[in-house]
Parts: sequence; C-alpha cells; structure tokens
Amino acid sequence: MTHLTREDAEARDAASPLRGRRELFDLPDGVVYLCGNSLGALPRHVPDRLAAVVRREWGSELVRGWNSADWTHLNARCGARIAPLIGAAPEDVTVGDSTSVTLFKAMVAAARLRPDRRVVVLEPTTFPTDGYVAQGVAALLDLELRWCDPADPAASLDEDVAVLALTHVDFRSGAMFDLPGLTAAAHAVGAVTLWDLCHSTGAVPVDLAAADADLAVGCTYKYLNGGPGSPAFVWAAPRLQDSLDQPITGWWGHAAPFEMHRDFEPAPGIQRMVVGTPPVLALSALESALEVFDGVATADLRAASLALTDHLVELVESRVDGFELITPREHERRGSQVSFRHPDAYGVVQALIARGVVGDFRTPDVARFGVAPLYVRHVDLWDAVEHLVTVMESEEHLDPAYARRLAVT
Ligand SMILES: Cc1ncc(COP(=O)(O)O)c(C=O)c1O
Ligand SMILES: Nc1c(O)cccc1C(=O)C[C@H](N)C(=O)O
Repeated sequence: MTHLTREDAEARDAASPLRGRRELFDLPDGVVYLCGNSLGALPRHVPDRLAAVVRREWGSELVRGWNSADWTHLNARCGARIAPLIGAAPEDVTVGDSTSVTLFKAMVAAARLRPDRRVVVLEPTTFPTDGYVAQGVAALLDLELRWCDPADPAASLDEDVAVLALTHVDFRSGAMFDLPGLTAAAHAVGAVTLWDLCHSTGAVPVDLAAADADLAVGCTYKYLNGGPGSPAFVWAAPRLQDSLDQPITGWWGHAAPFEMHRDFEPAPGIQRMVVGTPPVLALSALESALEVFDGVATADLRAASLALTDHLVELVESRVDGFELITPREHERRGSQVSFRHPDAYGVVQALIARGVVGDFRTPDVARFGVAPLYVRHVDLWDAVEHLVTVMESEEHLDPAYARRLAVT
C-alpha cells in the first residue's frame, strides 16, 4: 500500500503553477481524461466562438469574411500562437493541412535541400503515418530508407544521409529523443532534420531555434486541443525558408495568389508551405482553443507534466502488480504520457473506460495514459489508480465483453 494519500494529491494540485487552468475546459463529470495525447479536451469558450464564426463571419459576412474577418491570415495567426510553445518566431510557423500531408510536403522539401544525397533515416517504431509517408516520398524521389536503432539513431548517420526524420516523443512508450543532440549529430554529417512534434507540442516545450533545427511538423488536436482532425503546423528555420521546394504548389503558397498568374512563384517565408484555401472553421476553432495557453510559461508546463507523470508512475507501481513501465524514468527522456505493458492491457483499458477513466490501448500490449498538464490534476491520477486497483482486484478486465477487438481509438 502506498504512503501517498488523496490529500497529498490535493496539496500538490494546490501548489501547482497551473492550478485553476482546468476550469478553462469543459470536461464531463465523472470522467478522468487521460487521452489528451490522442484527442485534446474541449476548451469551454470554443463552442460559442465557433458558433459566432459560423453565424456572424460566414452567415452574415459571406465572402466578405476573407477580409472583414481576416480569414486570409488565419493560417499565420494560428502559427504565431503555436510559435512560443516550440521555440519559434511567430512569423515562422503556419497551419493548414493534415499532419500526414504536412509531413509529406516537409519531407520532400527537406530531401530537396540535399539533392546529392539519397538516404532518409527514420525510426522503425515511429507512428505509422510517418513511415508510410516516408515510403511514398522515397518512391517518388528515388530515395532509400534507412531504419535506425531507436536506442541510437545517430549511429545510422553518415554522409549519404539527406534527412533525419524522427518523432520527438514516441506515441507508444512516451520516450523522448534528444532533439538538440540529434540535430547537431545530423548537421555534423551535413544532413537536415525533420522533427515530428505531435506528441510534444502543448505539453513538452521544445526550443527549435536554440537547437538550430531545420524543419518541424506537429498536429494540433492532441495537447493543443484544436478539436478532432484540426490541421497541422509546420515550421522551418528562417535560414532555409526561401530555399524550400515543396511538392504541392497550390495557389495559396504563391507569392501573389490573387494576381492569378499562369506560373507558380513561391511565396516568401513559411507561407510557401501552404497549399490551398485554409479550413476556416477548423482554424477558427484552433485559434480560439490556443487561448488556454495565454500566460502559461513553458517551464511551468514542463514542470507540471513531469510532476504528474512521476506521480502516476509512483501510484501504479506502489499499488498494483504486473504492470511493466515502458516510459523512461529519466525526466530528460520522457514526454507527457505514461505507458505500461501488461498481458491483459486491452481488457484493463476497456474496464477503466467503463469506469470513466479514459486512457487507451496500443497494440500489442500497451496501456497508455496521456497527461495533459493544463487539465489533468494529481487528484485525477489518484482517482484513476483507485479505479485500477478495483479493476485488478475484482478482475473486471477479464470480462469476456472486453475480449480484444479492432478499435478506432
Ligand atoms: C507522431 C504522429 N504523427 C502523425 C500522426 C497523425 O497524422 P494525421 O493527423 O495525418 O492523422 C499522429 C497521430 O495520429 C502521430 O502520433
Ligand atoms: N489521429 C487519430 C485519429 O484520426 C483517430 C484515432 C486516433 C488518432 C490519434 O491521434 C492517435 C495518436 N496519434 C496516437 O498516438 O496513437
């Protein structure tokens, strides 16, 4: 039995620099939400803001909204709000297409920065879309994929490598790569880096400028709470932007879209990564959602996330048996989730969901708990583990209703 109590958890929440932020979110009663690394929670003010965009900007303004509501600059406005969370200048980030499409554009552009080289290094346990997109890019540009050892990606670098493409925080284990160190190792052999920040941004601050990184992409529906399917962001170092040759040359990436010229001429800066008409409703929801980060220091975000994930590890390890931690214990190697292997992980996760503790399962045997520091409290973790103890003691996880099926989550 742990020496930790619910009162200790309450005291930790009261001392947290992020205390009170949870009130900005509309979370259902009785739910402990530990899946913000898949789909972030709904900020309370977003439904009214979105309704106003639909009624006033679209309904009343009609096509005039491009100017009167400044829809034209929504991509850039969202990018500017994300920038401080990734160590970027506001003008160096834009938002618009899905993560997979954005990865495709960025990977082609990255490879074209090194036209004399043929190898893309990536990691075999990366999120599937990253590998699939790389396979498509390799086929298109006649490149070779080199799957590195996740324990040592730098060992796969040599002077044939054009691009090192890594996901900063692993979706399954929550393990985090050394972004500055691997960026420097890639640069030492003349390669460029493409970082996927899907599982970092909004929970794990990064400093792309300080690391002298090259390109980065990330989704906005996880810790940025942009809503299901909200569009992804892309950043490129200012020193590279005017050399980026991305493959989907649409009119919104043109230097003068409304001049309607015959030939493509890329816009200056990061705008050239944009393709077509921005998804105004999705970007409006995202722009509004990002307000929950106003006044949040990135150091506080990280400190809160680490305190919470430490606490969750301690609670699980002291109160239940049979769960093998696969998330690194070292702070410098951990993102903002805690994952355990368990032979009945699928049933455990389903039994917890039935009790209102929403985490998720990842094949083959991983129970994954995302910790979004803006709205997950220490008491939530305490309550979640209380449920876990009951599930294991009463063997609810072995209920035939939880026999493993293919699920969308
Ligand atoms: C690392 C990573 N990359 C990409 C994606 C998703 O790409 P998309 O938004 O295109 O579905 C995810 C999660 O879905 C992810 O975890
Ligand atoms: N993007 C998702 C989706 O379209 C459906 C279901 C889940 C997702 C996710 O985001 C999964 C997530 N990237 C993961 O880390 O597993």
